[in-house]
Amino acid sequence: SIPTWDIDPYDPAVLCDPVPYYDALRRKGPLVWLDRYGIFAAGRHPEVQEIFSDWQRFVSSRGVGLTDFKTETPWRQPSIVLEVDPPAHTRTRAVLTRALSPRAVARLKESFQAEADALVDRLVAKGEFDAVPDLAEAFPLKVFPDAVGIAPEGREMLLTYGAMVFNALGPDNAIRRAALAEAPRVTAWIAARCERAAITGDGFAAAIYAAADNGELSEEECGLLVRSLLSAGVDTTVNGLASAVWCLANSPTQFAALRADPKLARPCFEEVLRMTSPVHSFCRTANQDTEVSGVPIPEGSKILCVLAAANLDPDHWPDAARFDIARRPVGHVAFGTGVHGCVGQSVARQEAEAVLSALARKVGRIEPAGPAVWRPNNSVRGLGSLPVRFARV
Ligand code: HEM
Ligand SMILES: CC(C)Cc1ccc(C(=O)O)cc1
Repeated sequence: SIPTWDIDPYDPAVLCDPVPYYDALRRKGPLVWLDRYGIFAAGRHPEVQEIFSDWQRFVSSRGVGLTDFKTETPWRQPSIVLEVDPPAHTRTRAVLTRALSPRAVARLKESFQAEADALVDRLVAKGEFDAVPDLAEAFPLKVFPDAVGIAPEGREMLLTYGAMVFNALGPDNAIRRAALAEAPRVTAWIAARCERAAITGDGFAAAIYAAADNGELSEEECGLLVRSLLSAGVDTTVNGLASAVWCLANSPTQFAALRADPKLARPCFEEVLRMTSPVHSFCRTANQDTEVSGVPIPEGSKILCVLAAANLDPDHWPDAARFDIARRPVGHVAFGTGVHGCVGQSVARQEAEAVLSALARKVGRIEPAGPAVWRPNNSVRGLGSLPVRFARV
């Protein structure tokens, strides 16, 4: 029989301290029936890998949250890349892959590094501060709108919209309702930013709109792809950077290893992603009766894929609970995997490399200066506050 569990993974207490839930979920079986929501949950690496790799049996077009688009109305116009399956997905994904290519992102390396160095210099001078607003939010909000090509005014709205998008993937709970209460105001602001007339410079948005000029996509489709960048491209990196400082503040020996070799900035970020999974979980929907690891899955079932649990699976990673920047965590699923694997991962890595290498070169020690406070969100794992002290080299 299928293991059944009455846990509420969306309970704020579980969202803020999820590791015991992850460990219990993996122990209970490859797939566990969560009867509170009437969904399956997968917490082990092999099943998460299998489900994300098989887009034919496990579709995104019925929504990647708990809402089944086949029977319920989405809160916003579905994404034309995240919430579609091949072949529709193939067309829109090709435009984003081109716009966000490693080569397009490499052009931003110098400007990202200059911004990170200047920001870290200011924070070292300050000495003590909250790394969430002053570093993790400040850096992406400074560099990402410019990289996309949208005006800098009102950029904190991007944080509100990102939290809304990620909370909307959860169940109809208090967090989701509070987030969606602001939907009319925020979605109007975002839509205005995505208009071609509002695009500045020759960044990612201009590269997307070029697809309207060559007839690949309609102008409206291009606007929706810019919306995708604003939806996924801020809250994720903000939480990734905050978690990086949290990991390094809690592991002085790992920070010392990074200082000894600042080129470890990139592998360090991969290990931060494996340990903390900024996007902790979201869904697929079975579009036929099927089975995974011997567990029958009826057509229409929602499967919550808990990336964060898979990334801590001790059967896949030796000493999985240890933060080890020399680990080289190839195969982590923090960026997903398969046809929908994160198309913005080069941007995320470039931002993180800039910040972590600046810390490695300019900060002697990172010390906690108060309690870390986690901010509950239905799909992302993020800190609300992280008081730290940066000691000079
Ligand atoms: C640490 C930072 C990030 C993390 C952890 C992350 C995580 C993810 C994950 C897990 C997926 C897969 C979703 C699925 O399979 O349903 C994804 C897809 C996506 N990400 Fe990221 N992401 C990050 C940064 C970014 C950035 C900076 C951008 C934009 C520049 C971005 C844009 C996207 C888009 C558009 C998709 C949908 C791709 C598709 O469906 O084909 N992400 N991301
Ligand atoms: C982890 C994913 C759910 C992040 C994400 C959110 C939104 C979009 C979009 O296309 O709006 C794409 C990716």
